[in-house]
Amino acid sequence: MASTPSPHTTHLHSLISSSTNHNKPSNPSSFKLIHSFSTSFSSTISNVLKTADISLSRDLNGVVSTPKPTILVSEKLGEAGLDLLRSFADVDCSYDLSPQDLCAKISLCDALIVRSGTKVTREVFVAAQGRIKVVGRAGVGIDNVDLQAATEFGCLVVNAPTANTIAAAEHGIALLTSMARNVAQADASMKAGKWLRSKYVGVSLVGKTLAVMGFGKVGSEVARRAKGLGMHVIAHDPYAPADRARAIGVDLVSFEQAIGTADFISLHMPLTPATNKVFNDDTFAKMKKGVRLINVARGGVIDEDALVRALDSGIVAQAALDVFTVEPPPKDSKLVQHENVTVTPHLGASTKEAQEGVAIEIAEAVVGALNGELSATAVNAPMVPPEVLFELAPYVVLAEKLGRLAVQLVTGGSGIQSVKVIYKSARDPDSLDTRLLRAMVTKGIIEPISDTIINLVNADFSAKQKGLRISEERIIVDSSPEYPVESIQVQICNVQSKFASALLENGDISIEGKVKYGIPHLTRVGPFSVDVSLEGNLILCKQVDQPGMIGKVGNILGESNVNVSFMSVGRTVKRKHAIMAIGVDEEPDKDTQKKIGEVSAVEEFVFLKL
Ligand SMILES: NC(=O)C1=CN([C@@H]2O[C@H](COP(=O)(O)OP(=O)(O)OC[C@H]3O[C@@H](n4cnc5c(N)ncnc54)[C@H](O)[C@@H]3O)[C@@H](O)[C@H]2O)C=CC1
Ligand SMILES: O=C(O)C(=O)COP(=O)(O)O
Repeated sequence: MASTPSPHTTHLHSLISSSTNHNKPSNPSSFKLIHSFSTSFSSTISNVLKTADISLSRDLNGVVSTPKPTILVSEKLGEAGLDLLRSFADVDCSYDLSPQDLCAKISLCDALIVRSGTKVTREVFVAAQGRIKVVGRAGVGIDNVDLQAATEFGCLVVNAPTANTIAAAEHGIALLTSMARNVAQADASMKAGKWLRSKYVGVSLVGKTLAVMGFGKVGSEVARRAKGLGMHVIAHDPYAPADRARAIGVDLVSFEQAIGTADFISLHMPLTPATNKVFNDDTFAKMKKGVRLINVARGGVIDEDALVRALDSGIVAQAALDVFTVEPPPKDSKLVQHENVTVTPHLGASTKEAQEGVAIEIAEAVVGALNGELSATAVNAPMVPPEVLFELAPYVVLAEKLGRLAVQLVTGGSGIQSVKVIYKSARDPDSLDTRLLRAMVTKGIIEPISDTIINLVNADFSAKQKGLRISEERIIVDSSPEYPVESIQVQICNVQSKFASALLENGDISIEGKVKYGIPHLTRVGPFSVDVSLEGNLILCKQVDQPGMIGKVGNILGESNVNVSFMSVGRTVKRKHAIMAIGVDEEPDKDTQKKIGEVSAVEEFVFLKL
């Protein structure tokens, strides 16, 4: 019999640093039902991805190698980022691709890096035929990426949210000050040979009220700088913490109050369905006459036709715009041509420093994601901070294996509709993040019965699509909270099992596992306690509890050269029935399986692939 197996090597394990964490036994009698909830979460950031499916190739000497992934960069990216990408992948810099050309190329790429100019539509994901694993947005706004489609296709989307904040804020201030003093118009007129001193009398900023709409990273930096210019700054942001505003000396106010009292309004919110054309005829009508507007956020938050009307009527005295609904805007755009409008071609993030910064930030995120690592900047996957992930790493493997095992116990043709995952833990429910574990149970259940690749990005979506309800329960146990999870139990409800001993009294298939010394173990099958390392393959065998059974089955396997790696026997009542869980390295052939079935005291058995 082989000794204790080596650390697990599933792709998931390679995604997350391995840990030597192990559980201590606990007192099951002190379990208390704490919390029950069903699948649905929306917060996004971190990710566990399936590693890119990069097939192996051989060189002329027959040495097997993994080909480099291919990364398509469809817009100009800083050299430092490109260097980083090139050290890891084949990098195809193809700028100004038409939508058709992008679709034609994408199925050859493992990752795509874009800025704001590339529309990553559903068609792109369809054309990728499952190859693309990551879309990296070298900047903040991800409104040019179809996140829903990315999620459905299990493609991670990451952005570079911090490196261009200062650049965007500085550009906002540049637009604010140059607009107030007509710098662009005066410059153009001088270059046209004029000297118009009285035409370009400006307005002062000191003492004026600036409303910052969207008090996030850029908005708060704009506010800080405007305070330095002596402006009175107010802000509107339904989600911003008041203490952050207070710390900068900014009052958070309602939308109406902000737009109704401001002399200058600077836009810094993302483009979402809720902010789309939020500045329109109605809202312009509520503004102070002669207000000045700055937009370095997204063109789509303004109804541009309404802005032209507001400029013509004098409600808006001036506007300074870096972003447009359609980029580039049509050459005859009334807005761009308006004499009271200052425009720049989406230059907010365009400083050398910001471009180098976002390039490095996105290159690191994309390379990390292709390596299967977590990304702190994922926008369509739940956030699991790296330290939590590190701690959960062995449980992630356990969760997937339990799912994979449980689904194989279901009789073919029984539709699985409801799965319950029960976590026993000494931790307070609020300090145990189970989203990753749930995703991995889902992966284990769905992947063997479908052609969908499941990862943290699409696990919930895929479960929903397949009509599978994954509910979770947490049970608090009286043991050390040092370890995040004591055990994970997977129950498949209302199905028939090909191994009746895995059924609980209520008819649900139930298996439970623990992590011991960093290795996932199966510890319970239906009502039977077992203890077998979840590696290789598994034979579950129910027999009459009598001497000699281990030897009989072991001999049959040995004769067929099937190596037993682990073995455990569990029973409910002495000398009645027992379950033998046998870990095997090889799959026993049909004849061997038949022989096991023919051992007189064996009542049922099943072979399971892990
Ligand atoms: N012009 C350019 O080159 C650049 C443009 N941007 C754009 O600037 C915007 C802000 O970027 P960051 O500050 O980095 O993002 P952020 O996420 O840090 O801040 C956005 C803020 O908007 C708030 N918000 C959301 N909905 C809102 C609503 N209905 N009303 C008011 N506030 C709302 C959020 O709570 C958040 O605090 C984004 O649209 C981004 O794409 C960012 C960098 C460069
Ligand atoms: O980061 C953002 O949201 C920006 O708008 C910057 O866009 P860009 O990368 O310069 O096309």
